[in-house]
Amino acid sequence: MSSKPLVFVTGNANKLKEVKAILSKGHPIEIESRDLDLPEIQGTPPQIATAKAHSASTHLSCPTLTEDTALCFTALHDLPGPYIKHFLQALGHTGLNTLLSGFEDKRAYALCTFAYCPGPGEEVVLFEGRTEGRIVPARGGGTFGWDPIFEVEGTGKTYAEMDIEEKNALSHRYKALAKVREYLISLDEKKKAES
Ligand SMILES: O=P(O)(O)OP(=O)(O)OP(=O)(O)OC[C@H]1O[C@@H](n2cnc3c(O)ncnc32)[C@H](O)[C@@H]1O
Ligand SMILES: [Mg+2]
Repeated sequence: MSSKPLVFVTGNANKLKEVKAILSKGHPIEIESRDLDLPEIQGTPPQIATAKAHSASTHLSCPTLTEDTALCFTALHDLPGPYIKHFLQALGHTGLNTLLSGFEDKRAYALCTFAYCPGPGEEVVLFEGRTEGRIVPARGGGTFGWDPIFEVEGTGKTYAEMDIEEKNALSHRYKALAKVREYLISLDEKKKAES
């Protein structure tokens, strides 16, 4: 691992909780966290994630990990996508369902993009995880974002109806973090071999 600690930068406490829980299992990965409200550009999920990671590393002058989550509706050609936060704030769970009321196709997927930036101005590496599902009227008692309206394919349950272990074993975030973990382990091994 780099001599400077890796800092996960997010303003979202629920994301941080899930990331910590997922990384606590298996090969230990040490990260610190910082609650910073970073600017988010408009663009595709990879463009948004890359810009956010650069901004985080420039702010903190250290290796950073940032994460962007998109919720993509098939009938709407993947919108709201990376703008889901604003759609959720403006429309709520009911309004997000209403967006699809004119369509039979309720399919959606959750996309997580982690971005690793080794330091200010350095090249960013992206890791994606995707979980398929569909948009349903809210079910389950969760308090995290759109969890109650996203029913995961093949489970019959929304994220909000799952306990945290169950969500963290199949979520978009879990799948992306598995790739992050693999990358950080290989980086660590490379550094050890070089020293
Ligand atoms: O500081 P950052 O990490 O950007 O935190 P954020 O809350 O702004 O997060 P995003 O920009 O990635 O926006 C994603 C939106 O989707 C929500 N969200 C992210 N992951 C989720 C999950 O696993 N389940 C439900 N809602 C989620 C989150 O609360 C936001 O409203
Ligand atoms: Mg954000």
